Amino acid sequence: MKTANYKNQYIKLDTFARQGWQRLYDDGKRGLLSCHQCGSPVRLYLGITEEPYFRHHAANGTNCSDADIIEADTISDIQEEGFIEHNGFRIPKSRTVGIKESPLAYKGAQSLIASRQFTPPLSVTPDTVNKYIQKLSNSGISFDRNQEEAVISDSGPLLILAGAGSGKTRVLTARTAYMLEEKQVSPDSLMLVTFTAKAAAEMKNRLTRYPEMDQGRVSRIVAGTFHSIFYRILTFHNRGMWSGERLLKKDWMREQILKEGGRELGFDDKEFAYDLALQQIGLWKNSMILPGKVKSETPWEEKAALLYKHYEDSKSRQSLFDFDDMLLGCHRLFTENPKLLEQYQNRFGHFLIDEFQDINKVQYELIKMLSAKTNNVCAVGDDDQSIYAFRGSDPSYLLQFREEFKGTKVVILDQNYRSPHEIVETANIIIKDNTARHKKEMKAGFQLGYSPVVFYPYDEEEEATMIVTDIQERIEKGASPGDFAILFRTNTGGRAIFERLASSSIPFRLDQDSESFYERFMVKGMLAYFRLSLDEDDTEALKNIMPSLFLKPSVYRDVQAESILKDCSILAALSQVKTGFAFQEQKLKKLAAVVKKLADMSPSAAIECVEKDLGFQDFIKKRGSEGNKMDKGSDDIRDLKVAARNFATLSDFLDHADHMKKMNSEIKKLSKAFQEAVTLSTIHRSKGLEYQTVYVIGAVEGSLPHDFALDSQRNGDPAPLEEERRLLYVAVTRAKERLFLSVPLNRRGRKANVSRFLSKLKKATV
Ligand SMILES: Nc1ncnc2c1ncn2[C@@H]1O[C@H](COP(=O)(O)OP(=O)(O)OP(=O)(O)O)[C@@H](O)[C@H]1O
Repeated sequence: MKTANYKNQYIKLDTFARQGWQRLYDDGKRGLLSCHQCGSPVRLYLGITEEPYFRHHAANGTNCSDADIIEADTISDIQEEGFIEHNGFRIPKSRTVGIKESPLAYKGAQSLIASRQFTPPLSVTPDTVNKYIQKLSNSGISFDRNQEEAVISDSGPLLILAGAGSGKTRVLTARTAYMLEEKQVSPDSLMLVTFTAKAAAEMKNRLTRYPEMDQGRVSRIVAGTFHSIFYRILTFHNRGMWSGERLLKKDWMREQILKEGGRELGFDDKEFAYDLALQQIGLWKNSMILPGKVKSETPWEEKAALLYKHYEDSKSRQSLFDFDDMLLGCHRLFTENPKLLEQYQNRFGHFLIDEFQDINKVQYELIKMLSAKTNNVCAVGDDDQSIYAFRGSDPSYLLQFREEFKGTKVVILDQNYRSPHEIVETANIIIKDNTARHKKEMKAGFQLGYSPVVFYPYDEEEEATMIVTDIQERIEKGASPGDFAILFRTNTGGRAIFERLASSSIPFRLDQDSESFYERFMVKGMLAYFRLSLDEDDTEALKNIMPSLFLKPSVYRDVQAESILKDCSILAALSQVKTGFAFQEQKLKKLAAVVKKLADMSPSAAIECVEKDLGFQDFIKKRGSEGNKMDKGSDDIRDLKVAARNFATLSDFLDHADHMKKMNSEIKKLSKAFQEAVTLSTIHRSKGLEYQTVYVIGAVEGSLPHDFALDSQRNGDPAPLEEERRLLYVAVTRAKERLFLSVPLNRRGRKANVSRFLSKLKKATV
């Protein structure tokens, strides 16, 4: 049905302005749409698999001849008895709630004593090898020819170039088992390095299920992340200096030191992107660029470099350390103590390293040092999945492995066991255009007949609605929430989808470090004007508008004092406060009247007004892109405008913003407990994981590839653009069955262009 009554008017969907569809959808949920035939309520369907149309709700029991019925609008409608309420959320009853957190591993320091001497592996006959492979096969662990070669290859440098879904984990685990079982390698001499602690635990767990493998032997393998392994070495040699109490565990602890430095150096607390400075410092440290050796390329980097120096000095004064220091500290320990290094070289005879494409300089140097005597390094990686350059990861270590480790044997795993042909082909086409890579083409082992779908929502809001509708439909047909992942380029890219999911009853989980969009600096600053217009005594709002008025922090106290002395509101006092600058005082005098006017405007009009009449545009121009190349403040205001369109009054919009802030922290708390939930994640965080159905949102220029990569390319550096392509490749290869790529026609209120990465895909669109 393509027609309906809307606010007492007859409307046709085909002629109704497209940008208003999301509004129709929301108003339908509020009961403002009705059937033009029978008068009962209808709603707008906005999904992926069918064209939009108006449909009746089953609860209305309509006999209307024009009826398309919504059988169940939410999963809770059909599975009511299967859920329990928890803090306002529905969690499926059968799921257990509980998490095991793995503490930083320094307990077992003794197990890393350097002095143990490793014994060379036994040589084995082809017959023994065949028997072993057969034994594994009998236990249900089978291999293709290349995988088998990777498992049984002799000692010496081995490079396993493994495509996505090609069974890296299976091969690494089996190779470890083979070395222990058949080659009689001592578990103490094996170092198995994984990207996450979870991956190491999973591999050890799988090992225990191998024939004749006992728990005791498996637990003696030195397995973990680079950080956990090298930290154990450090604590063994100097427990006092590296005691856990001295570790700056949390970002906020490190940021606090940076902010102290910032204050000493005269940076503004609110405006400098300390989180990014922290990231930048990490990159320098992982690349072994010490303070004083930084070559800054931008004024922002200059500031970050000053902070870096201050940060390092402050840490050593207080005898504190951070995670990056664990690796640098170990490197220093070995460099300064060649004898100790030699003991460790004698101790570790074999290195197995997963995700080698994301290794950074200090990690690489450590492995080179430790393996110098034997060269027994087995590196497993996929250069097409290297996505951590911003942290100092460098795929060239993988690409140059053969030159660095003489006599390297290379095995290529190109059979994808995870995804059907349709998805594997899509991934191949996408990644082919990268130039800095080992040429390889993945092959799929099966076909499902579902082509990846490219769909074209009007904007971010409609994109979110269509995806959530699609998930609801699939859950109604028997899928489980855990089957789905919605992936986006940067944290702010998930705003609309978060909001739509938060107002549905679908359980979903969120990255722990994703802050609420409404907590972002520029957004908070803009909303503070709205708050002040509704409550002229809102001191928190006063604090938050001060940066955009370029007022010094001390003015805050002056305004409060003025308000008490003159017995007037904070807003009135702000208008009269003396700042010592005639131009600024003039501006403030006009401010109160404009702020008062905002209260009667729609949120969209109010944003325009603050931008134009209160100088917020100047603020955005000056500070909107400061320091933050991924999520710019200026873009945040564009996103805010898109969100604002859904609300008629400031108070509704502010209520929504406050509600979303609460939901963000609530969902993060619950995320750990949910066993079965839709995953909402950045692409980075999805690495190594797999889902039945994957939605990649914002496949448009500026988002994926990100603007900063496009800028770099214009300035002659194509490397970031290649990393963006790898990001899409990682996202696409997470899908086990179905893949949806969303290309919104508009993004941030402007016309958007389809991502260049999709240009060679055959069109399968809706
Ligand atoms: N020889 C095989 N036969 C059948 N299934 C296999 C085989 N090898 C691997 N698999 C299965 O393929 C899937 C992908 O394997 P795995 O997760 O180890 O891939 P990966 O290379 O680590 O992927 P990615 O790098 O994309 O995260 C798993 O479900 C695994 O059990």
